[in-house]
Amino acid sequence: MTLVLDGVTVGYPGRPPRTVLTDLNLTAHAGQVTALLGPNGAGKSTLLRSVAGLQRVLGGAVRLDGADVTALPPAQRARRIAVVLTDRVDAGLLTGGEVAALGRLPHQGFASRLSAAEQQLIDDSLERMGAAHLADVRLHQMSDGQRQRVLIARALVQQPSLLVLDEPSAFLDVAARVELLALLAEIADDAGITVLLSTHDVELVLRTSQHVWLAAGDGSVVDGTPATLVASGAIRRAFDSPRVHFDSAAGIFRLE
Ligand SMILES: Nc1ncnc2c1ncn2[C@@H]1O[C@H](COP(=O)(O)OP(=O)(O)OP(=O)(O)O)[C@@H](O)[C@H]1O
Repeated sequence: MTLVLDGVTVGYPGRPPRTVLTDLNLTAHAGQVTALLGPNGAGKSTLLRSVAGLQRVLGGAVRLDGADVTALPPAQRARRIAVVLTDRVDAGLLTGGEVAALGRLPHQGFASRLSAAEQQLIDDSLERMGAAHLADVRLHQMSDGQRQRVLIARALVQQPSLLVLDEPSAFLDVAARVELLALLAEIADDAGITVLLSTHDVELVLRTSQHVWLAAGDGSVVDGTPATLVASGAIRRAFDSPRVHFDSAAGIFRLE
């Protein structure tokens, strides 16, 4: 399903409200990964939480195939949108398999038993995330990276139309980061879902992603392909610091 932001302003209510990103008009397409980049504090997490319906937008509308996400009843929203946040999860005593199974909850309610097809989906999702061996391991006994794989498996078990991930590669080693981006692109393509993720892996995204939203650090978000954002100087303007410069020709950051 296509995700459309129509004049969206995000931030925090209060007196006065704290506006973080203003009047965003953006699209993320089904079957693709859209990578949200931006420096620290640019508003990536705020935007992802708002898109997922976890916090109210201050203005405008977030639409998933035309339906206003913020107006969806929570149960319907949970069936359509899966969210993987970096926050610590309080599910320490559950095993990897049990956590992944939680992805079926929006579809069935607590009382139902898992069907054979659902159990297969859970096993397949853990396998796909390289976490099959964690099915019987309790969450609190896992490393951060292992826990992250299980949480993404849970999101896949949910079979969402929109998958939102806040820094999914934060705890992963370098090979696993590259693999994760490729895997998410494959999943988006296979299942026709819209994947929106934030990451600080700028160079990796610029080499591998099709579509980028760039939170520029000034309250705006520009979108485009890596090539257009590099050519326009938007990447350099967003990330350059007095000592670090983005080398557009090489596609890497250099320390001066
Ligand atoms: N609960 C809150 N109330 C008020 N302001 C907040 C709240 N949470 C975050 N902010 C502010 O919103 C702005 C954007 O924060 P956000 O966490 O969305 O940025 P980010 O791009 O995800 O940053 P990072 O890359 O460091 O994770 C920051 O100025 C932050 O201080």
